[in-house]
Amino acid sequence: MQTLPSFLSFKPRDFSLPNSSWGSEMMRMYDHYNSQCEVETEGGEKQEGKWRRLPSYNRLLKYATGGLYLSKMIQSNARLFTRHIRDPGAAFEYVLFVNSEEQKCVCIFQAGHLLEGPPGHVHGGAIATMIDTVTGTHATVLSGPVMTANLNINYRSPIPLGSTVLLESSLDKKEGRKTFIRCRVTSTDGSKLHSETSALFLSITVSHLLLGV
Ligand SMILES: CCCCCCCC/C=C\CCCCCCCC(=O)SCCNC(=O)CCNC(=O)[C@H](O)C(C)(C)COP(=O)(O)OP(=O)(O)OC[C@H]1O[C@@H](n2cnc3c(N)ncnc32)[C@H](O)[C@@H]1OP(=O)(O)O
Repeated sequence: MQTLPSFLSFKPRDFSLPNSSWGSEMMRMYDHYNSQCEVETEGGEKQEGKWRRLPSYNRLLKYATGGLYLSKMIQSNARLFTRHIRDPGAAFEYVLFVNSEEQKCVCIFQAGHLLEGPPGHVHGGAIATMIDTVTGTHATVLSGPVMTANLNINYRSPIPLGSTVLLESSLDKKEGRKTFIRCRVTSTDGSKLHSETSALFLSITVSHLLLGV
């Protein structure tokens, strides 16, 4: 059997899988949701569970069939903002799970030391980045290609640097091209509210991305 040249057989790294920087809380939450992605029936057969883990690459194009090669051709040095730091654990460590039946999405987020804002705590812009990422990904799953039109964030309590938090996103409503999403950021046991967000996404065509129209 002929083997493919190495540039064709390259597999992109999936950043949503555990790495050595993930702390015990991050791992515990990951295992909690990951174990619900596949369940065993009474007859011992495996079947899809209610949650689905979303893979995460450092370029959005890699989601698309053949996108790996496109991503090498179009602005080849461009990288997804949240996935461009190579040092594991230094910035954004996160994984998203989607529950299509309940139209919900959860993200487990461990905030690294490069995300400092107020001393010892996470920068508000880094929190907004994660909220945009989670609600934007959720809106994409629900409605196809979208862009953020409005993010309205209320910051309720600071997030300690290095901690693991939960982002929970839910569909509020869909009206034509508009997808309205809500998102709460809490401690992993849900006892502490860090922020509440309402977001609006507008469906776009590919030409909007390529030509800005
Ligand atoms: C099956 C698994 C698949 C998994 C796939 C996962 C993929 C995920 C992968 C990797 C994760 C990455 C995730 C990152 C996500 C990040 C997303 C971003 O950050 S996007 C960048 C920031 N956003 C911009 O730069 C937009 C800039 N703005 C625009 O381009 C336009 O303004 C746009 C497209 C938002 C709207 O422009 P128009 O010309 O298309 O639409 P008009 O006519 O202005 O508005 C349409 C309707 O919407 C209302 N509208 C527009 N903007 C509004 C606003 N800000 N607030 C309220 N209403 C607004 C208007 O009033 C109008 O409403 P009436 O139809 O009259 O009812």
